[in-house]
Amino acid sequence: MIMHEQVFTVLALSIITVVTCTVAHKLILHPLAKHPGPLFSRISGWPNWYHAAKGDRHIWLLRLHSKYGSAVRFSPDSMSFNTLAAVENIYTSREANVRKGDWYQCVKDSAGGFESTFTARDKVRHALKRRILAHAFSERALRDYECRIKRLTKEWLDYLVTEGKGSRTVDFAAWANYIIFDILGDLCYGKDFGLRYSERDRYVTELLPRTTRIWYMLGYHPWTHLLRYLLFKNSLTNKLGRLFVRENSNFREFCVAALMWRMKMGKASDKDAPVSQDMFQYLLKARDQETGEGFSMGDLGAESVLLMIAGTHTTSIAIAAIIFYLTTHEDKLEKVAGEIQKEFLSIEDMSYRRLAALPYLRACINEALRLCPPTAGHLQREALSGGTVIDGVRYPEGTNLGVSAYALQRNPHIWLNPNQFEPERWLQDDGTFNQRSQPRLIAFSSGPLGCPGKQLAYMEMSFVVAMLIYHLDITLNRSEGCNVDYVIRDCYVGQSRGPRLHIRTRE
Ligand code: HEM
Repeated sequence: MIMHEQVFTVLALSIITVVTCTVAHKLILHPLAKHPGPLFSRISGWPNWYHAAKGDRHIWLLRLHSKYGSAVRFSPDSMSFNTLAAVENIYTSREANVRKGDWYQCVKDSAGGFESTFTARDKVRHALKRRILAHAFSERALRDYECRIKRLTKEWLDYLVTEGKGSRTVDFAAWANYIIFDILGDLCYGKDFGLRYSERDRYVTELLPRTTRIWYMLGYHPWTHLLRYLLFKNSLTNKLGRLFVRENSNFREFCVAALMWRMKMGKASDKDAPVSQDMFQYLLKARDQETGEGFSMGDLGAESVLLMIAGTHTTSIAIAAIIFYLTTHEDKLEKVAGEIQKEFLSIEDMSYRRLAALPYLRACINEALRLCPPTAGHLQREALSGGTVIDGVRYPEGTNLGVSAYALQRNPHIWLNPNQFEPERWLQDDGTFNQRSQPRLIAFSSGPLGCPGKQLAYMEMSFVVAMLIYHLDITLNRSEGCNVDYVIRDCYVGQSRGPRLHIRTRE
């Protein structure tokens, strides 16, 4: 009995000593010890994981910045910044001594180890993949995409009203997803997913946020390396892993099936007319000019998943947010509708060149992206050997660094009335668009790892919003209650519902 008590005492004392030493190290000796942040977050990764799992990490980071200032230690090895200089130091500058953080490795592990442009953490490999991908976003490619976006949006509008026989109430977030998935299906693979007129494959829009949520929960887990080893690398336990990432696999299967379909169609048409200029037309043929390398089959599958994730929910959330803020601010809706109706005689008359030149439309798009950036969270970068300097302070190798677009774009030191929807802030006194304010919008990130689909996204947002407002009378269904903000759940790419809209064809 005495023996048992002794063992217990020794065990308890050992645990207390280890915990005390760990806490003391994280609070006193750790290289980030002097930086402010909540006590529990400075000693443990659990608060970060909790908010990532809950989907409100962007809101949490904004709260932390208002309490602790522009540089916050929100996890033992992680810093969040809230200044434009930090954006330049971490993302924009080509000299930034950082690479994508370990979270991106988790995304790669959960995809069977296949690497996409998005998960390539090595700078040289990333640059190589990125050069190949750039063909799909060239000016020439965008010119070709324009008339297809316009045609599909017109069809979508017709289904939107005819399914309700002229007037009805809809969850607009769902309908924004249908058109954006259909556009991406056509632009990526030349394939009609048919979500705008058929319920059959609409389930895929729900699979995507579940997939990215798994990445969030796993990649930010304090025991992420152990879990990843057990779920993906250990042959005894990886059956469990496959079960855990089942939705991830289902989404992957959808994207890979679309790619296989595209490759089959490409072969069938080789001898006859060329298939349409879709993104995979570029990716299948492209060779890097310097190395002569193209994508392998595994890489193509990973690229297919990347394009579907990066190019769908991001754009549809942005469109739903624009429509939310316009319908909750009827005077602004009237103003933008007036601008569009004055410029165009009909929907057929619309071109992107003229849409992009409408200052108020562009201001409304930017203002919604400011209040509700679709990738709202902290895009993790890791300091490389020698560390990196941010806002004049050096952070050691291995520190995770980043800026949350949501927190920065609501920072009261940068924006006047940061929580108000005020498209006018993007305009100059003479009503023209103020180009100089554009760099303060970081919804697309910036620099060598920033979004290559930005111009395409603006094209889609402009056509869908302008054609919708031109063709239909839209009002908010206030009977179901109405928020003042468009709230998204942050699971890397956001997830949202609503606004609930009442729609009818314009007289
Ligand atoms: C409003 C719409 C969009 C927003 C707000 C957005 C935002 C972003 C952001 C913030 C990143 C950087 C992610 C990171 O560092 O982790 C990114 C990357 C990326 N985006 Fe977009 N995006 C949008 C639309 C699109 C579209 C339409 C496409 C094309 C189909 C696209 C393709 C990509 C790709 C391929 C990457 C990965 C780039 C790389 O890792 O080098 N995006 N996007």
